[in-house]
Amino acid sequence: MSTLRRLISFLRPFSGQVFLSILLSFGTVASGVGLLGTSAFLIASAALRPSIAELQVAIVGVRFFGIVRGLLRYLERLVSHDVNLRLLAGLRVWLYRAIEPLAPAGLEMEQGGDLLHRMVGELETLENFFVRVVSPVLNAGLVTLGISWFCGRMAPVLGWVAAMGMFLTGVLVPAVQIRLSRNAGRRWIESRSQLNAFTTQVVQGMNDWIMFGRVEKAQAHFHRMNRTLSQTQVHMAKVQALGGSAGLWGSGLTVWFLLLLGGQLVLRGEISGVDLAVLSLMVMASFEAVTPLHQAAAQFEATLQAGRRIFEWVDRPNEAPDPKGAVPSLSSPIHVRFEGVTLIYPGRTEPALQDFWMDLPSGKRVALVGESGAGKSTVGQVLMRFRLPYSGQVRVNGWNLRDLRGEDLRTHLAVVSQQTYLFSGTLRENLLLAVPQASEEELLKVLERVQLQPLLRRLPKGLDTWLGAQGEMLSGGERQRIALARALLKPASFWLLDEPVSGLDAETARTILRMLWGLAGSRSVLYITHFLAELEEFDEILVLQRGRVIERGKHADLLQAGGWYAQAWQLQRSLLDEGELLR
Ligand SMILES: Nc1ncnc2c1ncn2[C@@H]1O[C@H](COP(=O)(O)OP(=O)(O)OP(=O)(O)O)[C@@H](O)[C@H]1O
Repeated sequence: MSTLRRLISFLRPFSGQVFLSILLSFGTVASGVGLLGTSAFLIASAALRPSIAELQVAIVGVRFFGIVRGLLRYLERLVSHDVNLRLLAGLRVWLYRAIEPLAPAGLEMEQGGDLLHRMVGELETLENFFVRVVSPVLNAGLVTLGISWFCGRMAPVLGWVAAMGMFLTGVLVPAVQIRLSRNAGRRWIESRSQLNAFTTQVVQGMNDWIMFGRVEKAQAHFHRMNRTLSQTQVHMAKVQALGGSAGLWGSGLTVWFLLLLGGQLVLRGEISGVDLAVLSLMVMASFEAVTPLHQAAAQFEATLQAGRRIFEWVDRPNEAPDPKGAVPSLSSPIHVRFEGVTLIYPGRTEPALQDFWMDLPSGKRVALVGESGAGKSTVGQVLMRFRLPYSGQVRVNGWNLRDLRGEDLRTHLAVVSQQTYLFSGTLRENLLLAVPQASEEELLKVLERVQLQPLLRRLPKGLDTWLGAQGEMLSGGERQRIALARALLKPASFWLLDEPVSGLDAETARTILRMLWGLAGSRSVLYITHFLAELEEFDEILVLQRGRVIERGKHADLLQAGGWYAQAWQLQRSLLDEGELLR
């Protein structure tokens, strides 16, 4: 129920329009009822051959209800769809705002396709929440009360028949329907989500699927998933069709009972035959408000499922929540100090970092090296404030990291990571991501600094050339250089470089690193790497092993100490061209 309550709370900002829309829905059905009622009166009375004057009011009534009904229906659609679109827009903004602070730590367990699907698919399911669920239910309630009261005024027993008929058709039939489609609704949402996630994965990793000859397996899996989805849809459609026909039976039986009991009242002279004709047709018309409830029932379960999945996702604890209230403002350049930091990832028992100390005043260059899984990138995660220390603290310009807002801190950082993400856009758009207001001149200058002029000359439309999905029309080295260009464009005093040359051949890697150190100027640098080259000029090198610093010092000191660094350096040296590449 709390899911339903939360969903309904999204309608609160539009309560005026919601009220108006329900009033218009009620008015539309009421005029339909009026139209059939006056028509019935006209036909039944005409059979008794009255004077034309006696029928005048009914004739005007028929015209009036006929015109008003169309008008009200139009207005009702206008208002209810307006509410729906506003609701959808509000939900989208709300969802984005809710998940953005969770990124990246809170979202890494999500499959990419699932994440995208929830953003799009579940919200689309919720889109119909007002028009198909809330509005019909409230309208049916109002119409049932109205028509039962009207019939009850003529003869209480007829009021009860109308009320019972509409209640059973409007509540019992949908309740059975919800029961029958409960599992199917859940299965439908789940299998749709799995299918979407799988499709995204296959499309993204198409090259690998083809390379490993797995395309047929993927197709077979895709067909299986599709079949499950279709089966659930067929089941839901059957239940819905059953609901539709039960609704028709409900309306037919109610009118039949009404005629049966009303006929006796006519025979006893308690009501006239004309009254009975009018009431029967009015009740029949009132079912217009009740029969759509079987669709509402079908939608209801899917809506609840979609709502549940979205809420369960956004309700995850935020691992690095921003502080509430006033936050200290950071001035550039920044001075970062890790003081005895320990970090344990959720679900892990072993700490990824243990009692980690590092001082990075403005202009200092520190390299973090160590074998895979040693905890190097974790230091970067903490520095970007994506995760907070379990114990110990990080100070930035003397402020505790916990008291700073992540976004404020990150404006001082330029980050180049091993996975450079290029958007499916032009070279210009990809560069402007760093500084949207950068001028053409600045863009050309930065491309020159990262030695990308040959690429620029080659591109048919220069800066406005489309780079393909995720920059697939570029080589790895070119992509890394674009990432460096972005970092250079950003007026940040601190560079966080996490394996910026991974995946490149040693020669290109060295060229890029030399270029980087030449361009770094007075910036502070935290360089995370496996590649033990071009580290001679670093102020400090920290060697991490299982989250602990086991060696620290300058390149020459560490070589002399003959520990892990010296051995790893020697090994890499012998592996790479007998010392040619690692001087
Ligand atoms: N999101 C996560 N959840 C749980 N454990 C994690 C997570 N990220 C990293 N770890 C674990 O924390 C430890 C340190 O990982 P980290 O990525 O910092 O190592 P690394 O030195 O950067 O490794 P590499 O050089 O391979 O990138 C590893 O044991 C890793 O399995």
